[in-house]
Amino acid sequence: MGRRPEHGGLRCHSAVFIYTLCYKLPTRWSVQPGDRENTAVWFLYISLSDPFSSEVKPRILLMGLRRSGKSSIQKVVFHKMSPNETLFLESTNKICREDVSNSSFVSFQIWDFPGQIDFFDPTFDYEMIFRGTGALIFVIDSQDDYVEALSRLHLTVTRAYKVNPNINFEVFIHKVDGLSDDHKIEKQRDIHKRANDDLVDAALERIHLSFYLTSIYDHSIFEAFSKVVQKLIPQLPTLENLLNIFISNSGIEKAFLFDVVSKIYIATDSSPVDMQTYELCCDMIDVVIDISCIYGLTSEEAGIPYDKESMAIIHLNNTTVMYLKEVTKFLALVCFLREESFERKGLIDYNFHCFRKAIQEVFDVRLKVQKSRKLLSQRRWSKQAAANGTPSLPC
Ligand SMILES: Nc1nc2c(ncn2[C@@H]2O[C@H](COP(=O)(O)OP(=O)(O)OP(=O)(O)O)[C@@H](O)[C@H]2O)c(=O)[nH]1
Repeated sequence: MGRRPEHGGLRCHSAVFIYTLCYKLPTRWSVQPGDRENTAVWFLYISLSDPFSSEVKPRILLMGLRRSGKSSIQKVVFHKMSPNETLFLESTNKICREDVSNSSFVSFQIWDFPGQIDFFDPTFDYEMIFRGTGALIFVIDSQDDYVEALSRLHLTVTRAYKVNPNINFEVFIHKVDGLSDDHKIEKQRDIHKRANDDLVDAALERIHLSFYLTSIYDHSIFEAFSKVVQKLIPQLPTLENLLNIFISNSGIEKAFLFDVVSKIYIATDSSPVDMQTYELCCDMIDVVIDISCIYGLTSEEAGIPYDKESMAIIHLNNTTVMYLKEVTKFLALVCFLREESFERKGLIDYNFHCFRKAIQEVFDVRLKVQKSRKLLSQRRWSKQAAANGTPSLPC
């Protein structure tokens, strides 16, 4: 089994892989007339232009100056591109939209913007874009001079806030892999101060900016994205609560609920997250997915060798056990616990069973809400159609 030096000589002396997984990478789409021959794109186009579409997917915008690393972030997090391959990415020259719907909880659109957006260009309808936005990620290249980036950040944030004050503003101080730890902190402090000073000068101090130090060359980008996505999950407090109850009754030290495709953790218990623990979870998911892809699925049509008992166990050499269990098709629970606690595996499994059931109930409530919204919009549509004398759309 591969050993990563940064984990201090981690030794996995026993691993069980009965885990099988079927996962889909997000479908890239961009609503261009020429693209409609592409079935996947066409399908998404239809589903998003569906007037009865009950689900309003939160929109995450990736903005920033040219070459700041926006497309690389999207490719590494959602397309499993290796960081080195991003060196060959071409500059983005139109807005690229992508639908990420791995599970009922992780469901949003990512809009990757070309470097220089001209807010004064009449063809750029920024009001429409910001109105449906949940989070705006502004990427600043920390290895470059960031004076221009800061003024762009200010312009973008103030414009967006005027249109939609509910947007979460997230600033990624990116490419920090080239900086020493001291330098990173210094940069973050400086950028934080200047950005907030600009807002105070404009009497807009009520705008809250969150800052993250990120790099595609380590797990920091996944962690930052996890936090951005978590803010868009309305069920987050419920999920955290369920995790707290689960770990306190099972002798578990830490538990994460992961979206296995993107390695974004959508919830964790309320104890603090330590970066190394998070990295270990990501590595475990990678191993499980790799093994599953190679040995788990033979072909798409052959059905899914998918088992509710699917799981993975790794005993670390420091008397800690990592325990991964499938929660839903796209969600996995990864736990850390002491070997002594793992002796009560029966209890853990029973509690896990209750936890999974509770998660299912949260899903079901969400589905019910979506259904009733859909019904409501269907009725409204029919009423409008009747008033206009146009035939109503089929259900
Ligand atoms: N060192 C380092 N380089 C990075 C990182 N992220 C991206 N890059 C590099 O930055 C360069 C520009 O990346 P892109 O993703 O194309 O930047 P962009 O913001 O999408 O650029 P435009 O499409 O022109 O707006 C590439 O050569 C990437 O390899 C990072 O975390 N660290």
